[in-house]
Amino acid sequence: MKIYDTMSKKIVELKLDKTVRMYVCGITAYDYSHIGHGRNIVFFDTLRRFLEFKGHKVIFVQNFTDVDDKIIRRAIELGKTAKEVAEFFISEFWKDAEALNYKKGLHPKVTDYIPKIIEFVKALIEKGYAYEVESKYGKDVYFHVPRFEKYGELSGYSVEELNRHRIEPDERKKDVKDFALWKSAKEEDFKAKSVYDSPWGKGRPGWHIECSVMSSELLGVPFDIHGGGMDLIFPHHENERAQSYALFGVEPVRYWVHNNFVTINGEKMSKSLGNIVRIRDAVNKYGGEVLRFFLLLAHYRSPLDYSEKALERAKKSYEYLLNTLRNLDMEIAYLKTFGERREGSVKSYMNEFVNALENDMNTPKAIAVMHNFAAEINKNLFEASLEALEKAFEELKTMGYVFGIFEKYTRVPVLGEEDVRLIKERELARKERDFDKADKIREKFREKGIYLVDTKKGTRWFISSFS
Ligand SMILES: Nc1ncnc2c1ncn2[C@@H]1O[C@H](COP(=O)(O)OP(=O)(O)OP(=O)(O)O)[C@@H](O)[C@H]1O
Ligand SMILES: [Zn+2]
Repeated sequence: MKIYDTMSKKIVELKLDKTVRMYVCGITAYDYSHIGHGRNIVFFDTLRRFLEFKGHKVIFVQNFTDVDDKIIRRAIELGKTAKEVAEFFISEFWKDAEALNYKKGLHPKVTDYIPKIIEFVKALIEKGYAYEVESKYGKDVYFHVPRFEKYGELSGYSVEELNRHRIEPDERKKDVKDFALWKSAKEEDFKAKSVYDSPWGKGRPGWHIECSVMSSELLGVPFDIHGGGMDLIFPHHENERAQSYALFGVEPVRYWVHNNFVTINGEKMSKSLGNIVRIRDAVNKYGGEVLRFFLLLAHYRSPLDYSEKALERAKKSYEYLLNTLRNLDMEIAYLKTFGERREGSVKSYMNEFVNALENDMNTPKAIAVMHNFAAEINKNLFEASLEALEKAFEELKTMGYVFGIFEKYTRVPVLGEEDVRLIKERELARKERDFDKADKIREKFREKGIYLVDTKKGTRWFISSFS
């Protein structure tokens, strides 16, 4: 399988063992998640599902950042502690993630890793990669960027460009590029109870160090895939790589994978721009699976523009596939119930589907393949053999599994003798234009949650819990 690796800046062949170790940067828990976050979790969840489909065992880690300036600010606004704010938004995150059929993995929080973070920072000081500076309530610790020669390789920035990115201007730093590993406590941190004891006095970890610590603790170094939104390439991932490389002396990540943004009228959807649509609002309006399907309609490295129109289109496309799955299932149940034999076949599209995803996770192409497959199924529905239909059902369901859709689908039941008798009786009644009787029989089925459908090839049925 091939994927675009941000470090080598080209599409590369993924070389993976049976077990794949994967880390994706998660949300900072200070607000409800928006559709941009949704794209991030849906894309990496789909990559994980595809690897599992290919037979890998995936150890999937996505963290929660629960120590951060933005959380502290929010906590003070609300008169709460940072922990209370983070816990609230993490539990809200799970509601959204579940609606999007996001598979759980390991989900560490920074606050559970403070002692490990302290150890990591101490080791970087001992190795000469980091230094302490005095501050009001203790000491700050900075990573000294010029000490790490490979800095800039991930983002591809030159030293001049890096020097222009003065992310944390501070005259106590030895170099403008140096970034904080440990921040001594400030008034607000005390207020929000976001302070921890350390060899440098009371303080809290910087943002980048947390991911180096949680990924190496849970996956070891090096691990296979590191994901995140493309806004994280610099400085977050550049710094994370520097920290881990400095400590472990090896390239810590084999493949760096970054998703592009959800945009709205061409602009990044983000809280700071005030143009967000919350996941739950779109879920309430269109359903979780439709939103998930929409998020996979564009290639992950291209922007995806959100609009109501685009969501409506996604809904139609999704429903066509779902209806096809149901048509297949109804026909299978019919053939099994009535024992009818046929010889026809249905062409397989599985190889084309897999090829599309093996080629840098080309989800729009894979969706086009699913549509061609659906057309083939619908064309052959009344001629294909039971075996052919069952195989097609399995294939379409498997494609759905990789995309994280059709998860709540319930199979159409095979009916017993008494039901068969009633269906035949109703067909006869219809022929004799005794619609009253036909309707009564239909009603009997409906009471059991079975909905009869009259097709040109006779009666079929589905169940009410169909979704
Ligand atoms: N509009 C977007 N489209 C795609 N991915 C996004 C978008 N916004 C954020 N992400 C990704 O979601 C993940 C979690 O982001 P994080 O919680 O840091 O967001 P944030 O920076 O607080 O959000 P915002 O940009 O709205 O302020 C990151 O990997 C980030 O790159
Ligand atoms: Zn991270």
